[in-house]
Amino acid sequence: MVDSGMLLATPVRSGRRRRFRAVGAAVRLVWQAGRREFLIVAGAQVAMGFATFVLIVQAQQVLTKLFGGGGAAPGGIALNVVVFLATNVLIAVAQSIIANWRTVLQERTGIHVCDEIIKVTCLAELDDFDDATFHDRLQRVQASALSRPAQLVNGLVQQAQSLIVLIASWVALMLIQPVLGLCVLAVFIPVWIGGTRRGEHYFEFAHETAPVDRNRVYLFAQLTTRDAAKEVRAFNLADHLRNRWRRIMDFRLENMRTMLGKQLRSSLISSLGSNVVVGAVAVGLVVLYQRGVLTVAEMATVAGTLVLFTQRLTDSVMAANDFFEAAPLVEDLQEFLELEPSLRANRDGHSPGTSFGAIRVDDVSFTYQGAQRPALENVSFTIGSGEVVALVGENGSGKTTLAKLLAGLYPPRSGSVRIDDVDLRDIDARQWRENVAVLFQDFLKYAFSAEENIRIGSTGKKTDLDEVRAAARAAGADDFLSALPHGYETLLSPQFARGQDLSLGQWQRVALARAFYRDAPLVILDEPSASLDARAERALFDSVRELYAGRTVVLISHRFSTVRTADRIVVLKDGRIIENGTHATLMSAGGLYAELFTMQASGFLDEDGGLFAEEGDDDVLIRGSVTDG
Ligand SMILES: Nc1ncnc2c1ncn2[C@@H]1O[C@H](COP(=O)(O)OP(=O)(O)OP(=O)(O)O)[C@@H](O)[C@H]1O
Repeated sequence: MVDSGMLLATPVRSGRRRRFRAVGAAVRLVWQAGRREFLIVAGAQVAMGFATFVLIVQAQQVLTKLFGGGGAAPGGIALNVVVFLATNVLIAVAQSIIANWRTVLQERTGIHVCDEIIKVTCLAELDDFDDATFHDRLQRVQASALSRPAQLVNGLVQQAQSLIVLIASWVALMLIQPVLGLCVLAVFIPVWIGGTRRGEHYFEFAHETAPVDRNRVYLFAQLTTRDAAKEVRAFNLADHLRNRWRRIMDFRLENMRTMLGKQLRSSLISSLGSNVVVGAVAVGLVVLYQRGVLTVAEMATVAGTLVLFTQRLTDSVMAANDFFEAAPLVEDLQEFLELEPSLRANRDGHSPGTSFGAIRVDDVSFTYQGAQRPALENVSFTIGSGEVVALVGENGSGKTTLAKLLAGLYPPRSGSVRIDDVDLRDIDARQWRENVAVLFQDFLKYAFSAEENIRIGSTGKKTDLDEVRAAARAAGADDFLSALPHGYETLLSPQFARGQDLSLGQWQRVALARAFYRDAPLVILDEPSASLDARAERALFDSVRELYAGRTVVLISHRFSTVRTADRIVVLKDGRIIENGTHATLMSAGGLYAELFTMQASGFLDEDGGLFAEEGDDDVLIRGSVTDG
């Protein structure tokens, strides 16, 4: 059975008007993507339609001159033949132009679609990524963006081409024999209706299976990408995940079978209907000929045109199918782009200075979207410029959330974060972030060179390698980066040729170097030493003050030995501040901080309250109370 969550399908919105809107939106999309290419292709198509009309008229004239009685002199048909051949050449040229420029138009549409997605995604804040609507729309549009633009352009171009030729041949037919022209229209009805029904069935299928498809793509990635490979193997998850993937595929296959059955029925009805009409028109042709209404030449022309007409009709139907398969892209994209105005609204605001006197967190509460309980509740405290403030507390107490609010990544739901009395909501979020250097617990490991991995901390800064190395040195990364096969130019990813991976602790030092490299007055370090060895951790905290002299540092750490030197320690519990003071005052207060500190320190103490020491160790056995400030 497929998980019920996976089967939550977006309701299928059907209706003819909706499909017409999709055509209009698709034309607009392709037009925006490449006006020049669009005009060239459209021009070539119109030329082709006109040429088809000329071709039919010329054919009819030649046939009339040859078989219309009296016989034609060879010179009489020479001009027709020349025009006929020239028109054929024109058609061939137009077809080549369409084929060439269609490829460019497909490429341009793909770029345009991706660019629009990136544009909107870049405007989105972290809060938006937690929003199910945003996430859902983003996932859908991402899935379509890869393959659908080419199909969409193909469907539209092919459709336009077929329709133009259809109209041209129909006008020619009407000129030759209006009654037959009208009868031929009758072929159009069953073929078109049956054919477009096929496309609609696919459209519905694609919508119904879209959410399941996202899960399919997700599971496939877990089974095939390097990031997941380690855990999937360590937990022997491959079979479990593969079975889940198979169940989704079976579900999809089942739906596809149903859809194909519906398509088959539509096709049968359509071809049966069209054959009946074509047969009736053929009988009509013979009757008109016998009654002397049509000449042999006219009959031959009409028969030829009819063949061309039905061929193009079939092409048109196939193109409609292609289009309807790709049409969800247009809807997905439209829905996603509709989010842009609300995202853009988050961005306006004052420009902050390049320094500040104090940050005031005033009665701030924050609940994540969809969460049952607040991550922060009525939090108030002040950080003075140049202070080193540590945030401590147990897992889930709200430390990282508070750091994200300080960095302007989330706005508080109530209360305010004030920078020198200006509410952070009124400050341009992008510009405020220029003032902040953050090292997250789950920092990114860019598959770039070592140098770029550090430079990315401040892309606007134009400095020589020395400054990059200085940041690396401060983070204790210079030695191992210099020793890499290509030094700082070494690509830090084994997934690329000549790339190399680092250990987690080494990566953490690179990420630290990135934060050092950024000249920001506020530095937020969320568990910066989680993967550092004891010596590196010690060196980091011994040098924090020196490195960040004059800057404000917010430090989150579970290692109490590292936070005790902070100017102030803020203790969080269940989203609330329960203690706030220096190490000494908190220890003597005997609250949660003192309890956690003592608990951690006791791991290093022997029964007598002294630090464990190996026998023969030269170090002095340190004795004394761990609660000393
Ligand atoms: N994106 C999110 N959506 C919903 N809830 C979240 C999200 N991120 C965190 N939370 C919840 O908010 C609460 C606070 O999380 P936060 O990450 O701030 O804790 P923390 O103190 O940094 O924990 P840790 O020490 O484990 O890093 C937790 O209950 C967590 O489950």
